[in-house]
Amino acid sequence: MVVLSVPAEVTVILLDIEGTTTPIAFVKDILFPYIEENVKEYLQTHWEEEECQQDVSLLRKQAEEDAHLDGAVPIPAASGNGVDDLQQMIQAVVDNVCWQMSLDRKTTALKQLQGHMWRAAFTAGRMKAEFFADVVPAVRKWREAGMKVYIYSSGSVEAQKLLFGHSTEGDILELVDGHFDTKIGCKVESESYRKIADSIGCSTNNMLFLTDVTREASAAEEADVHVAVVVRPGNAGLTDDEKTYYSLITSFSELYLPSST
Ligand SMILES: CSCCC(=O)C(=O)COP(=O)(O)O
Ligand SMILES: [Mg+2]
Repeated sequence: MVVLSVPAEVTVILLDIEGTTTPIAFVKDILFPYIEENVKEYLQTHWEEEECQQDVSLLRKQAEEDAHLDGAVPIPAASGNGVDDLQQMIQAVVDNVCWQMSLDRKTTALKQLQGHMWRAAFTAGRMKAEFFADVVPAVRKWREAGMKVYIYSSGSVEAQKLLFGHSTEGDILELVDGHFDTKIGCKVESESYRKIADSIGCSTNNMLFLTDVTREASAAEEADVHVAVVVRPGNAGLTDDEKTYYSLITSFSELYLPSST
């Protein structure tokens, strides 16, 4: 088995979710279709609720910023003029969400609504999150060795907690010391990793970030974070240069902590 030694200065392991702890297929074949199939009904049912109105406001703000993009779908401001107006507004939000999802965009606005929509499915037990088999045993071992384990995903913190709280491995939320999402910044910007280190109270070189996306690995590395690229079934392929440049692991069990037995 390949073994990757974790540098002695690392005290925090920061984990991506999709393609790292969890199969991309679970996200693309289960989580995302749930949104596309249910968003219209969800908006119709929850429209009057404060949380739903906040989600729509954030999506509208995002739509304004996106106006210059090819194929962008605007969301009109509410005029409060009757049922037809409301139905048109809901349809615009649905179209905007589906457009953003067709591009796999990671906007905070989209991720916030998705998290709220998944809540009902997870808490009712209709959905359980999948984790690769090596994830839970490895995380337990790291924590026993004194490591802190944090999550940094484009999925909202609320969605992350749903996944860890309702998984095929049971409720594994207690295995995580904290969560970060795009509210701290984009995963492809190095400043986000500096902010995460600040928030945890460590230096960036005390962190090891595991991700499947080399643009994220590159941004983290620019901030002096240690990185390893995770190669999982179904992940996007890497170029020969990327394979040579990055430390690669195919399972969390390949990480060797000098402090552990
Ligand atoms: C709580 S993660 C749900 C999946 C998701 O929406 C997503 O964008 C995953 O992105 P990641 O940064 O974990 O690759
Ligand atoms: Mg990922």
